[in-house]
Amino acid sequence: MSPRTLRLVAIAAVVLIAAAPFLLQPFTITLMNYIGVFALIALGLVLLTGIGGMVSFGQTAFMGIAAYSTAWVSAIMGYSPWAGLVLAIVLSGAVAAALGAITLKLQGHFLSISTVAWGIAIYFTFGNIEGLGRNSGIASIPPISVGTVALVDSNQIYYLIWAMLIGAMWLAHNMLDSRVGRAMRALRGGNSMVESLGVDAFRIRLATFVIAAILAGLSGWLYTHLGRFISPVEFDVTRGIEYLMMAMVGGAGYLAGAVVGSGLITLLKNAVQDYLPLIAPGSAGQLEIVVYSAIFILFLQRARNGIVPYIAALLPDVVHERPAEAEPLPRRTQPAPGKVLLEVEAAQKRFGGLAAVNNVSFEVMSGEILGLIGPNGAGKSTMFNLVTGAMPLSAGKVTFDGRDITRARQRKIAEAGVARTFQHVKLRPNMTLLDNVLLGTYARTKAGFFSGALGLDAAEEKRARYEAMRQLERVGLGDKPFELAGNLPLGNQRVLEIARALAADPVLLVLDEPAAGLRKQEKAALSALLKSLREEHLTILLVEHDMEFVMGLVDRIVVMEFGTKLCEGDPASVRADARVQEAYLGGVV
Ligand SMILES: Nc1ncnc2c1ncn2[C@@H]1O[C@H](COP(=O)(O)OP(=O)(O)OP(=O)(O)O)[C@@H](O)[C@H]1O
Repeated sequence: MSPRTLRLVAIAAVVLIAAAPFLLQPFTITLMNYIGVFALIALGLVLLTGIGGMVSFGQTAFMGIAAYSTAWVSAIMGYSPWAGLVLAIVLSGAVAAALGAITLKLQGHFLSISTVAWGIAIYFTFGNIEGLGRNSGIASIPPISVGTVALVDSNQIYYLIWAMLIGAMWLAHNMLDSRVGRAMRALRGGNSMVESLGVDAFRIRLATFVIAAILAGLSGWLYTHLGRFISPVEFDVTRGIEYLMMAMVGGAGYLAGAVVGSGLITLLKNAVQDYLPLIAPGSAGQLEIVVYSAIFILFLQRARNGIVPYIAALLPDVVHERPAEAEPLPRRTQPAPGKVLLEVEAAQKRFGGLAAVNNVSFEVMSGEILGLIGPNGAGKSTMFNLVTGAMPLSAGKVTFDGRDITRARQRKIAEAGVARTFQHVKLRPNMTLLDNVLLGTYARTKAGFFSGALGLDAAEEKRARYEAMRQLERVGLGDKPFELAGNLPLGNQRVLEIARALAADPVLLVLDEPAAGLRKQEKAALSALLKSLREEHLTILLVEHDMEFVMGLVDRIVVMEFGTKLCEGDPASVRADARVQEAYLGGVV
């Protein structure tokens, strides 16, 4: 399917949605109104859980804050619901920012448990405030008016709900395809890779959290003026789980999953409430939850990633356009060859009683390729982690390009021009080759959430895409830029990491076992590539076990053993060193 066909399908869907009130029964339109409202909160959950990897059961808290804000403003204070919208959005966003700042430091299930806690807390708060009607809630809430028209009729508010939903989906779609959206999509696999590219992972997480809360707030605002009555029970944790289920059933990794999931669960709930009392009169209420659970388990069995990917697999693939030629992104000036670029002084790293790196000093000169070798467990990868800021030093000092970076954060070191690959490849297997390499341009580009969502980043994005494509071609992976990275053989995944590092336009390239898993010809190509980078005055520090590869490539070698430096020198002198041959490499050099 070409992008043009896809656009036509989207336009046809919008036209159908617009025509629905003329074609469908009023009752169906009322159902569609609720589907649209719930799809907004589920959309936030797609971003938060499916894409950002943060499971929240408590989104109803933000929906409730927004609902009570607008009900208070319009029904109690007598102002317009539009004033209620402003308060709803500001409050849900602000509470999310405060809660997120405290709880997002928690990882994994601790975060999810805390969302249950704040969901419960907010439910009880509303139920106990006299001015907000306690458990009886607030009634007689006025409808939203557009100009002089009050949106009382379900056909009228329908257009507002679906316009807001389609608008939110369009913004989210643009944002996910932008610089910060890619970083957001990359968060799922942990922090260390994204931070090594200059991304402030906590900031992106917090922003995702606030965006999801604002979407829940928008949903709460519409919900309040649609039903015109609210009470705490509508925002309790059970409902929160229901919204999460919508996102999961639809497909938590896909924007369309929010609408599909909301549609399916809302229709299902409706059908169950209609038919269950006929089958089991008297105990329908208790049986309802059993029916939902059974259906949910069936879904997890049959379509674990939700319905959208299931359907997408049956449709023809989307044909992407290769990035077009564009003005190159600005480049750093490389330091003059031969000066000290990286200086490690008496570096030490202790893990409890083990000194993984013990009092190691060495220098890397600009424009050279320095190989760090040594037997397994010698401390090479730990040394890389110290140099790139992935781990703090226990003692010692690291200077890069004249700057003391001993205590600098990983992303600051990345911004200064250090790019790395990992011993255990850290790619995002569900992202394309091009998107993985585009992540590398993060620190060289500027577009934020708003410019990405509104599509104002087009010029910069075009340049970044061209740069990523150029790096893919340079490493020999330019033929399938839209292939998923997870489909590549391991050796090629390592090469893809190098392309990502090169997209950052580094001054120092730190490569952890780049030749592992490559075939002979691929190793030769990699060696030629690294030599050509040296010609361009790029400095390279690499760890590698393949001695033939190292000896034919590097200018100098530092040998480590048991966490200490054994010796250093050019390949010939290291090869000739009896200590290296006998004690550590068993005579293979
Ligand atoms: N996070 C950690 N916690 C505790 N011990 C660690 C940690 N990381 C590394 N070590 C230990 O530090 C020592 C050095 O490990 P490191 O991975 O740096 O060695 P290496 O030279 O890269 O080895 P290899 O060539 O096998 O990758 C090993 O004994 C390892 O078990």
